[in-house]
Amino acid sequence: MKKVRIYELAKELNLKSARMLEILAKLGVPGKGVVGTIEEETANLVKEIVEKEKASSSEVKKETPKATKATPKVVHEKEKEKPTPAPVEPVITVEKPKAFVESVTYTAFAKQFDLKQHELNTMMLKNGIPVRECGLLDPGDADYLARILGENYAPPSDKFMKSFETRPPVVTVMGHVDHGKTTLLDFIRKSSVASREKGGITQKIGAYEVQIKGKTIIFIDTPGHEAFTSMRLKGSQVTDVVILVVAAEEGVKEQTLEALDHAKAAKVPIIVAMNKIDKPEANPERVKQQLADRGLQPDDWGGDTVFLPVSAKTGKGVDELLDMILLQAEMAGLKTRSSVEASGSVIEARVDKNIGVLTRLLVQTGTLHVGDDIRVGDCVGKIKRMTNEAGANLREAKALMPVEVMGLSELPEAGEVFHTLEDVDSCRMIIDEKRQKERLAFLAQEQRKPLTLDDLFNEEEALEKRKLTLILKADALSTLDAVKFELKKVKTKTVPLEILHEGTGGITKSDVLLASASNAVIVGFNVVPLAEALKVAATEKVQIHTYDLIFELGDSIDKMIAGLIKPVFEEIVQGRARIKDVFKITGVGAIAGCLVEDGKIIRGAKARVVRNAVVVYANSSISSLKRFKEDAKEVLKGYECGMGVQNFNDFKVDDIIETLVMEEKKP
Ligand SMILES: Nc1nc2c(ncn2[C@@H]2O[C@H](COP(=O)(O)OP(=O)(O)OP(=O)(O)O)[C@@H](O)[C@H]2O)c(=O)[nH]1
Repeated sequence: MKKVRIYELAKELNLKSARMLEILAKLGVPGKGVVGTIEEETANLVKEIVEKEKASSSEVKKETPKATKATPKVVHEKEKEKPTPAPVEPVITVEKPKAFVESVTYTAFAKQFDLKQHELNTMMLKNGIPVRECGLLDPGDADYLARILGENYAPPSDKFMKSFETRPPVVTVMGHVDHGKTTLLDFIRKSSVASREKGGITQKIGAYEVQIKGKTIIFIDTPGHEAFTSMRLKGSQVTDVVILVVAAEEGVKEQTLEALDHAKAAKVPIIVAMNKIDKPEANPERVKQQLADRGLQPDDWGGDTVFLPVSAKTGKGVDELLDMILLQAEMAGLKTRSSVEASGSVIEARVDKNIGVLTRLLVQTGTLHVGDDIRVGDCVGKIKRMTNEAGANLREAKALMPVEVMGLSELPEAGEVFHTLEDVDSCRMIIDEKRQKERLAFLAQEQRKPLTLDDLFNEEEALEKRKLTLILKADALSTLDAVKFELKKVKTKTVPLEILHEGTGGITKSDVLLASASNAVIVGFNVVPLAEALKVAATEKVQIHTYDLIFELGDSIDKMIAGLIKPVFEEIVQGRARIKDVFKITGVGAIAGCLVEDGKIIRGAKARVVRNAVVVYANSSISSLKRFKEDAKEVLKGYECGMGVQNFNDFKVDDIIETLVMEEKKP
């Protein structure tokens, strides 16, 4: 059946995107973005509804007061019980909207609507609601946010709505290495009227404005999905649209899929730019197929995602790409307010030897002035100087301007939220108190506990509300398939399983960041975490479970979900040694000359061999251990040793030998 693009239909019917989506939701087609398509039949239904609405509104205007009889009768909840005669006129049941009667704290609001703090920050800042010093939402702002969440709360007044203005979209470009992100950003920047007028960009400030056909787009110049998710994790995610660049001649690669999963996890709409279309071997249809296989359906195939062929080199298709970004922004009805308190997000920060800390901010609500006191995380400062992307001094910056400010004494992190301060002294006191509390909490070992497998299986409430979100990593695609097959067999009536991301290779920092931002558990199969990933996992308290045997994985998740067993023991890496040299000894086999990089190696310990974060030999043990020529019982970090691994001779320089112990888990 013929498909109709939603935005084209909205344009044809002169409908606002929100209204269009409302009608679709009522027709039982919820969750569609405006760039998606619908069946022709549904489109005809929408047309009928809109025509009827138009007709009835013009009739109402014409009608005399007597004629109001024909207006649908509104029955409030309380009256519903009363027996009513058969209706002769349409009856609509309307539940009275709820309303906040007084201000509500961010924490209480987040709890009420089951949001995490970073989700609330993102939502507020993207919708023109300032993050404020007092940590309170005005009743009107709270009603407004609740309505955005789809709840039946009081509609905003005309006066409230008049304080909003249209804001530009914020775009992040992501994709596999060398697929053309930088070239695309450079092309767009060069073709921008704003840049030409300013005589070129003199500095990169992490985000920049581009003027296209009299409209503005903000591009975030810190591509990379790690940076993207890290922002989200720290406090707020500013991106409205992700451009996923895929080189059309090479097709989808590992980092394309990573970027895709990071964007999906953040629930940010994606436009696919199929780049390098000027190359004769470019095959855009294959890109569509590859991404469709991962759940990103092209709109011309009936899906929700726009795929555009472009060449960042020749500029072909770039105009269409920019048009599509603007169209999406228009349909999403992006808004902010410059009349409220200034707040926004840190894009990045650096230290200049002579000037001190330079912080790149995106003002998302209100107007920021030189001289304003601001708080970013636990850092307070006065804005001494503010510049735009061309290095020009500014006195003030309205939402949504990217600026660089001078005046903070500590280096904030990307994604941290900033807001202006009325009372610097009491804010400093609050921060001191908070730090003191944190210190005490740390001493009492009562730090925030992340969601662990145990939490999931032990807490009844968690069982009811949560799903088990997994990131799967394996040594090969075939293993990954086997793991997924095993997981499918797991009956998950109480805790549904969701695979947020899957891939081959070792567990990386990017996997850990994604897991942390999405409360996911990482499951590695025949792979181990890279050292950097382990560090982040420790600070972010992300659970990583590695398995060697497929049945172990299925079995443990299965039983844990069923609540039959609780894991009592877990495998802990006790020592890690890097192979520096390999010696072949006749009659003995291969001996690995190693440096112990972490922990200690004990003779007889359970061991595995890891190459580029992939387990190449598992379930073995340390068969011999020597310091110089002497047998040793154990060798500590920083010392060299020679060792043998039971039934394994194929050592390579730079392999890692890990020894493992089973440790009892504390309840
Ligand atoms: N023929 C052709 N070459 C392109 C196109 N876009 C980028 N390239 C080339 O592809 C190579 C990689 O482009 P980059 O823009 O550096 O890719 P990137 O994705 O930013 O790479 P990283 O920053 O390393 O992740 C460069 O040699 C570009 O000149 C294109 O549309 N057509």
